Amino acid sequence: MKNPFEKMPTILLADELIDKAFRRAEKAASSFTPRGNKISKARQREELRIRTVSNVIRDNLRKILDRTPGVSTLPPFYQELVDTLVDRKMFHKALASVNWAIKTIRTLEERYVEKVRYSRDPNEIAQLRRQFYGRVASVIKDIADNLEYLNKARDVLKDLPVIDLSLPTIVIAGHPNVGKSTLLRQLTNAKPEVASYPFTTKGINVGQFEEHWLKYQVIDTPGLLDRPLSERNEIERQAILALKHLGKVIIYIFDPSEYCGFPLEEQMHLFEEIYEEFKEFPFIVVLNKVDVADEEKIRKAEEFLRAKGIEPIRIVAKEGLGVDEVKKKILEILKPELEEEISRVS
Ligand SMILES: Nc1nc2c(ncn2[C@@H]2O[C@H](COP(=O)(O)OP(=O)(O)OP(=O)(O)O)[C@@H](O)[C@H]2O)c(=O)[nH]1
Repeated sequence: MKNPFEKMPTILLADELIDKAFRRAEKAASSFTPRGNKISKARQREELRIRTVSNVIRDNLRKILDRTPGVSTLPPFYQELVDTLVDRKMFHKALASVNWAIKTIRTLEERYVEKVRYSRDPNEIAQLRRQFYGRVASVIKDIADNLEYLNKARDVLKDLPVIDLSLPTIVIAGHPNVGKSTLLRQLTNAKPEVASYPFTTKGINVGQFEEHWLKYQVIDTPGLLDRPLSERNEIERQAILALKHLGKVIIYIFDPSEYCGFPLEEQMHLFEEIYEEFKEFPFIVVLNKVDVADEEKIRKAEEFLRAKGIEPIRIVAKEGLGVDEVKKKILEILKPELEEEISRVS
């Protein structure tokens, strides 16, 4: 899926929009040669100005509405992320105000064109057109705050991650440096791509795997699932929760060698938090760097996990050892779902 806000146009602020429309109208009027008597010429020229101002503004505003998806029509993953970035109520209110401005300007256009057509006085005709300009400017000023809100919202929404929502997704968690990106590379066959993600400076790494009918993607979320949830603010937590709509399986990585810089105790603590937070998910737990870890630490981690009914897999991600077993586990978990998918398609 593409970023749903990819096509959202740049949003002109109130003054920019008014300037643009008035400049276009002057340009149109200066290259137009009216025919007939003095009054008829004045009518034609001012009608052209009125129509041009109205068209330019309405086209600009219409484009915003046409190219901005309704948040509630988006997949839940994107809805959750949008809510971390913008206030949905404000966003809808801003879009509604744009719709109001389009309609109001259209009504003013019709009313003033009619007045111009009926007037017999060139001075009054020019006066009517100036009045129209004034009223249009005040409509746009009325929605100035909303345009500014949409302008800012667009800047953040266009950075939403581009993620294929049709593939089953495996989310990798664990402290920094435990080997998350190393394992991600082993589990996927293309070079991982970096997608932007709200509240992470590094973005997230997404890698895909495809072999026969087994297809999945793995995402690593630096800065998201690698420190205690209790240290998060509300919005960061929401960005994490969005992952719930995306993920099917969690791979949790321990580094019993502690070379990552986090003592095993701390890793167990983080695991407990994430295990609790994502308790409805199947977990695959791996003990990485067993090539350099003390047997005693490895055992300690294993006992801790077995007490929870989890059988961890020992791996050396750097060498690819144990990775096949991880893939087998992934297959076991995803198989029923993939079979269902295949029977649906065929
Ligand atoms: N000895 C050993 N080192 C490993 C193994 N797997 C990864 N490493 C090393 O551990 C370090 C961290 O690995 P990364 O894959 O970058 O870890 P990460 O969890 O993705 O790190 P962040 O994305 O920064 O959180 C690197 O220097 C790896 O080479 C392993 O199985 N054995």
